[in-house]
Amino acid sequence: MTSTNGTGTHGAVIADTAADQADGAIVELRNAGKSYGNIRALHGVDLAVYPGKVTCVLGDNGAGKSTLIKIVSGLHQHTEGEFLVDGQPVRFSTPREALDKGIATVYQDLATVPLMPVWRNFFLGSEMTRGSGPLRRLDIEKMKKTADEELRNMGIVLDDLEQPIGTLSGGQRQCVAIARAVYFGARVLILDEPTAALGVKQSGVVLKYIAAARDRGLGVIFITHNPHHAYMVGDHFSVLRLGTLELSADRSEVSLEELTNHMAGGAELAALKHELSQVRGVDVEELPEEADLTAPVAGGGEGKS
Ligand SMILES: Nc1ncnc2c1ncn2[C@@H]1O[C@H](COP(=O)(O)OP(=O)(O)OP(=O)(O)O)[C@@H](O)[C@H]1O
Repeated sequence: MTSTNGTGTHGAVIADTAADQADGAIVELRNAGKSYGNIRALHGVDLAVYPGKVTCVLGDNGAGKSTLIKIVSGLHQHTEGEFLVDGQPVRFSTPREALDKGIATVYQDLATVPLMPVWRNFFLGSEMTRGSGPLRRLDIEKMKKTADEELRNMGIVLDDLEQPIGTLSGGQRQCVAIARAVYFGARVLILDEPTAALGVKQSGVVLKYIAAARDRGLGVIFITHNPHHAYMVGDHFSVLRLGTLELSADRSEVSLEELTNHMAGGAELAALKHELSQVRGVDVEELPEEADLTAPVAGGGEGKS
């Protein structure tokens, strides 16, 4: 995770610049932060999203995950540091501007109309039409065919695209939303806790389509509380705590166990274990050992300046 566009030397040939960008991050935060009035929700965060890679952002409640994705998705503006897209500093005023740069966000409470068919939801707000002027009408057949093809391309097979989207499982709806973002040209896909409300099997299905989006060359930002889910698909892991990066490590630099320890809060959980051991009727043996929790983690400072 490094800065992307070489030395910044003037006069570089265009082909070199293009190659640099192709190899570089689509989205990058450098020492970025955000304050809401007096509240500093995010501070000193470095993050890079590469095509064909999954960047996982983990953190407990209040860690700053939502604030981070709101900056990247155009809902809020950063108040510190830099935000770059394709190596150029940006400051989005609306989510539409982020979308125009190919940054699409799939929120947990998916913006779908439950009683409308799957294919209709797939094109919601961007309907295909035929004819022009007063003869212009929805091209229903084309929308059905395209939705079917696109879902199949992602490996999503639904029995009937006429069924109301509300009848699909939560996992299936997440998958439709991912396929939809891919079809509408997303280059970066932000997934806001897509597995949070799902059981084991459905989470597995969603993880499969996160991998499918990655394999189609998208850069994915996967927000989650769950280190196990993150580790199944992640190429890079950024753990936030109280608004700052507590870990930024590539997959080769961190094990699942270490990632879990970071999420568990290491020393904090060890202290809690000690406290709980004083309480009658609480079995602290079920909690991990203190030594496991405080094990040093490779790459903990990576990405920080
Ligand atoms: N609009 C806001 N105004 C003031 N403070 C805010 C606002 N949004 C977030 N915060 C504060 O910023 C900090 C980070 O919040 P954020 O919602 O980004 O965390 P999170 O990691 O997404 O948490 P959760 O998983 O609970 O959604 C918190 O202390 C929160 O209270």
